[in-house]
Amino acid sequence: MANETNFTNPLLGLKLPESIELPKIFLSLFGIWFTFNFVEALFTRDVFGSKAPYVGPSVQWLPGFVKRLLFHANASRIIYTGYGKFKNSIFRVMRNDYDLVVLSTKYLEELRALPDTKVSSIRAHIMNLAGKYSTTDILIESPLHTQTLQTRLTPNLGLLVEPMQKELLSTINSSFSTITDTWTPLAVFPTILNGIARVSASVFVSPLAENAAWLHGSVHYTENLFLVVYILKLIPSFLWPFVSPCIPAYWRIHYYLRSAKAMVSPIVLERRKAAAENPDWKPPFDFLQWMMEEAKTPEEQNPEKLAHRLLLVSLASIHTTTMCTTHVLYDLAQYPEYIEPLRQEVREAVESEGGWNKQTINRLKLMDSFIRESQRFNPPSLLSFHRVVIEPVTLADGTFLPKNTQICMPSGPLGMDSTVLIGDKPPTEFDGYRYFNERKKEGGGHRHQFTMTGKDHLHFGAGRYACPGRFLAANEIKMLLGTLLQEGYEWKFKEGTGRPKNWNMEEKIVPHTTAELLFRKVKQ
Ligand code: HEM
Repeated sequence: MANETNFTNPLLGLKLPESIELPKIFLSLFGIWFTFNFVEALFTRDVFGSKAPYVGPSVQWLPGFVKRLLFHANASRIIYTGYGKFKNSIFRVMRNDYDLVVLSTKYLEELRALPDTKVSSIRAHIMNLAGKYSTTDILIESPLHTQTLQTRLTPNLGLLVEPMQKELLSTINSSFSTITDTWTPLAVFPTILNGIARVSASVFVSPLAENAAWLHGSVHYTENLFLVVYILKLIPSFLWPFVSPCIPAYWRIHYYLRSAKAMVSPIVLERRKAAAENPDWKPPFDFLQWMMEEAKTPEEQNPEKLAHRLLLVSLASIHTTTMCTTHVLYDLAQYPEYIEPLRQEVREAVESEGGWNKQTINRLKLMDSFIRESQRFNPPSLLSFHRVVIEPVTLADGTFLPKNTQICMPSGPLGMDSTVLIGDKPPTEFDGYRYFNERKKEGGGHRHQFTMTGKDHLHFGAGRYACPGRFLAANEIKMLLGTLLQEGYEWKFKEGTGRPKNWNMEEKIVPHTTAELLFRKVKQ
């Protein structure tokens, strides 16, 4: 029987039972530390995988889960440090859910050429979005929506400009209805989010463009989904089946999915009926119709699955485009000297084209340059081109990538590297004319456009699976900003404040979502 006499801890003045001796405490702590590392090694991904040098907190004995949590808070510093040391080779960081192997862009061409059976973009999306726990596992079934974006939506963007601009003007008129000629506060992110959600719905599923339930669901499905993914990434994946049903947002995702199916399925069935019964029926000009026409297998043609894909396209598009536009508005408030030249550019383009069309947008070269510069300073993520290695790969220089490794490229640091960045000004200097000036040079025509991907510009990924919606995003951002300028809006920070701070979540960068700026409308 344990000795029941007590002694007093001289440091804390606490009475501890004599039976708890220091060696036992150390043994217990070691036990906890060992168990965490062991469980983590069993259940977290690629702990044993790649031989790439690890970059992160250098304290060797720290348990992996602590290193992962520290990445959560210090991702930017860790990624920039890794880039500084290994920008021409390869390094590994320990994110909460998976280890990521960050590769130099010198491997880009080689990796782009590999077939999907070797490295997969879809697998990376599913891995990063917690797959079936966030309803994103449908991505594995087929690339229907991606192909439809590439082959039907993008070629038709020119014809969409006019209706999109009308929709934008009407949403701006209602969202900015409180703005007069005196400075009035307005929260930027939610206002832009509402506008982009409406214009996106008019392109994706025209009958629901002004349906409040659809608009609410298309925005809140995404927000709840990312909340679930965020929470799950904090815990080992073997706990996901048990923990996910305890998260209220998990049930909200399912609710929005069910309600999207209930709204979209009747539209699909009605359209099929109309097409079958009326030879003169004119198919609506929207993304849903194009997906219906491109769907080949019964699974792809299933109305509920089409609804699910519409939500996933909304997920890929609405917040990404809103974040980029919000950054642009914040940057214009920080560098107001660009407002008048941009307004001038918009006026000239609209005037010479007699309104908004594809050519009007093509003329907005300074705006294109400003948006790209804003994205360089505020990228959606510091890492891009995520791929999962399906079969072991040995690259030409002998670098070995084991099966199941998640690879990616340092898109953020590349934009701040003076040996990569073009232009006359140093990387740390914001220059809205940077790409505008480069495009004027010999051979610079299209190379430095916002939507052009390349070794120096990976914010839309690269290769076959580069963002298929980037051309739509660019048009939406330019039309929204252009319409604001055309209508005579001005904006600035509130007295005594500066650019609202970005939020860093692991490698992701999000603009401040609640900050208010002051707006006014000047007479034109
Ligand atoms: C500024 C806004 C946007 C940004 C920054 C952005 C960024 C990205 C990035 C980095 C990828 C991964 C590419 C890769 O791994 O190579 C991606 C994929 C994707 N994006 Fe975008 N995106 C934006 C807007 C949009 C829009 C408007 C749509 C839809 C109309 C869209 C649809 C998609 C889809 C479907 C994929 C997955 C492609 C696949 O792997 O099958 N995105 N996006």
